[in-house]
Amino acid sequence: MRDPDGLIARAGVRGDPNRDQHFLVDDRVLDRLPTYLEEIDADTSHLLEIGGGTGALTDRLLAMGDEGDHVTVVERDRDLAEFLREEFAAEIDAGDLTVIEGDALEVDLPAFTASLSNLPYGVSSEITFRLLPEKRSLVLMFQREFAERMVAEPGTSEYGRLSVSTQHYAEPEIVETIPKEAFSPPPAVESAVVRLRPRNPDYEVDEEEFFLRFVKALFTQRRKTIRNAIRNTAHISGLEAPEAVVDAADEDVLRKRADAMAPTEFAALAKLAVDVGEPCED
Ligand SMILES: C[S@@+](CC[C@H](N)C(=O)[O-])C[C@H]1O[C@@H](n2cnc3c(N)ncnc32)[C@H](O)[C@@H]1O
Repeated sequence: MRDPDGLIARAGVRGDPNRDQHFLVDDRVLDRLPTYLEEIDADTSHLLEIGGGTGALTDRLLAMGDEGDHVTVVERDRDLAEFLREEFAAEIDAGDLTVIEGDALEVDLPAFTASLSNLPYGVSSEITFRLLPEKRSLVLMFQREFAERMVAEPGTSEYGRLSVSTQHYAEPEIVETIPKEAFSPPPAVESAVVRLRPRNPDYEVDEEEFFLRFVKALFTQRRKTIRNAIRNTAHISGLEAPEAVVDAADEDVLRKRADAMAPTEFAALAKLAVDVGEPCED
């Protein structure tokens, strides 16, 4: 395996925290990351890495592959993308690796089967919600506090819109927390690795876009009852007839607060809102 410090030296760069550049330099962490996909027998025939940096993780991903498998890495920084193309020239020539230079929020993503990435934290939420609808196994690194909100259960202070929308697409679990010293330069806060296994929710949501917008709206008033939150947030949820939803919903639900509502309860309420609340198109 390539030595992470050697890669940084060859690239001749220092990670720039203002550009979300914190390179993994702890070999033990780098060695463990692929095992989180292997443990669940994920399909690793086309691995996607967002934010390749100097390639320490890219190298591990290439080592996971069998004959014919492929790795695609997306890197926004022009110098780092150039370095990756030079460092991994043999793998690119052999057809095992593609380097896409560009912003992971904008480039066309390939038909990947799983992703393992140490995400740029400034855009980790946007990238995650680009990947989740693809319903693939994901092992992603986040700021620890963000990871804890993703996996939070109803009734806890961390539970919120992020928990419901994440758990709508996947079963998330924190598989490891990582100290700052594992990175160069060290980030300001601790990190956590989250494994996300795609799931079909045990509830039905006919209109996914409305569901996510409705959840977002209700959590803007997390200290209010659902009754008042439905009434006060029609400008966000887009409900033309919020009062009809209040009239049709169960009193038990209306008395709750958003942070006590399980995803299933949100889904049932969203379905009712679609049926009677006249949600507008966008
Ligand atoms: C936290 S570093 C991880 C680097 C490397 N994978 C590692 O673990 O050492 C994140 C990388 O994402 C890149 N990056 C930042 N914003 C990006 C974006 N919007 N799209 C693609 N890459 C981005 C940074 O240049 C940096 O190399």
